[in-house]
Amino acid sequence: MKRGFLKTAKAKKTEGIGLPRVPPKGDGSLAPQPHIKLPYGKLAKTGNVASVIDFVQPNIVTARPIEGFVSKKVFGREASGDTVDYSENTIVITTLPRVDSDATQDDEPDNWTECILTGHIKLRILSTPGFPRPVEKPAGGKVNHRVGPSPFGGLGVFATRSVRTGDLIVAERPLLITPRGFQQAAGSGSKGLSKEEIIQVMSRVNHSCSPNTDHRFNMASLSFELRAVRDIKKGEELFYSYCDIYQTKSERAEELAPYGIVCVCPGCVGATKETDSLRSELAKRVGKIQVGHLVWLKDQSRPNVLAASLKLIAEIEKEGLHSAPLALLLGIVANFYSASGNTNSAMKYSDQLDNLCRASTLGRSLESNGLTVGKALI
Ligand SMILES: C[S@@+](CC[C@H](N)C(=O)[O-])C[C@H]1O[C@@H](n2cnc3c(N)ncnc32)[C@H](O)[C@@H]1O
Repeated sequence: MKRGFLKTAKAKKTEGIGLPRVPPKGDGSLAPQPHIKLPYGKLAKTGNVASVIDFVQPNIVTARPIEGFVSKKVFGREASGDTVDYSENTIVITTLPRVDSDATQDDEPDNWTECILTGHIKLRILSTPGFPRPVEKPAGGKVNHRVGPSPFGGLGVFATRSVRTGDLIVAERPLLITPRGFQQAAGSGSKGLSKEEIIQVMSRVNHSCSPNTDHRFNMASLSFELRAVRDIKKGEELFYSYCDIYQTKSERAEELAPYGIVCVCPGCVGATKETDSLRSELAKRVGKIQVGHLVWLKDQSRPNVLAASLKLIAEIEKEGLHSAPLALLLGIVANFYSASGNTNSAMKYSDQLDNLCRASTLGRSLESNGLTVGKALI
């Protein structure tokens, strides 16, 4: 893995920050990259350009003017010891988690991230409970993914084993992340990674409007985690969505145009008036079912919403929309069966809900507190 590219002549020449190109091998997979340590710089105050040194770690590089990333209005200042109380605008360039200055990837298999961040984000990271937690590994220490040529063009990421809903496929620390990258990562929904982070495997995941994975940023381990949102077979290409999938085909096309994507995923190729309305009207339909369910819970002589929920679940699964609306419906069905005394069916749907939630922020934050969504409902 290349390190120190910020200071290479090549990086200087590129617009913004980019990884040096490593040509793919004949089969399209990534060639092994030599390890280069990030050089350590001394504070250099260059005119009105941010230049900050961070003595929390000895191996902090100096901030240098980086076109497009560092505001020329920002002034850096020296900090010492465990300082984290930088002013809001101070840009710090640092390596997280702390690693020895001569560490190699053999010493630190979880790797580390060169961070360009503001003082308050650094404080937030350092005070995240458990930081720096080890990067989570897929079950059994197995490798669940490979990078290779994709029928969608360029490279893509593929499952090397069958994985179940909620399973971790890969987790990795970005090589580099910027302040905007941190902001996006912290609030990460289902949108794609941006140019604000450089990440080896996950930036090879192609887009689909019916994605089979989702990714989240785990601040405690400073890593992106890619999880299955449905069962995935060995050999299937992995996709997440770069756009809001609850829109019509033409609305999605508009959102994808800046990525240069004319989407040919099954959800776009097979789009009809019905699938367009399923996606764009889904929130309304689920909301109506939720209200009906609450009414039934209060007065069970009223019509129940089981049939409508199961029908909508089938439509959603057929269209490949494995996300929040599906989770809500699974919860409603589990809750209905539980209130009706049908424990087996309640357990079946609450298990499905828990697995889906393992791939989502809500589920994972509950999980870290020893809770699961589905079981809480029944
Ligand atoms: C994050 S990269 C994904 C990996 C990329 N295929 C590669 O070879 O590095 C995003 C780029 O991949 C291509 N891409 C991703 N999903 C696509 C899709 N569904 N259809 C066509 N091109 C796609 C687009 O060129 C897009 O800008």
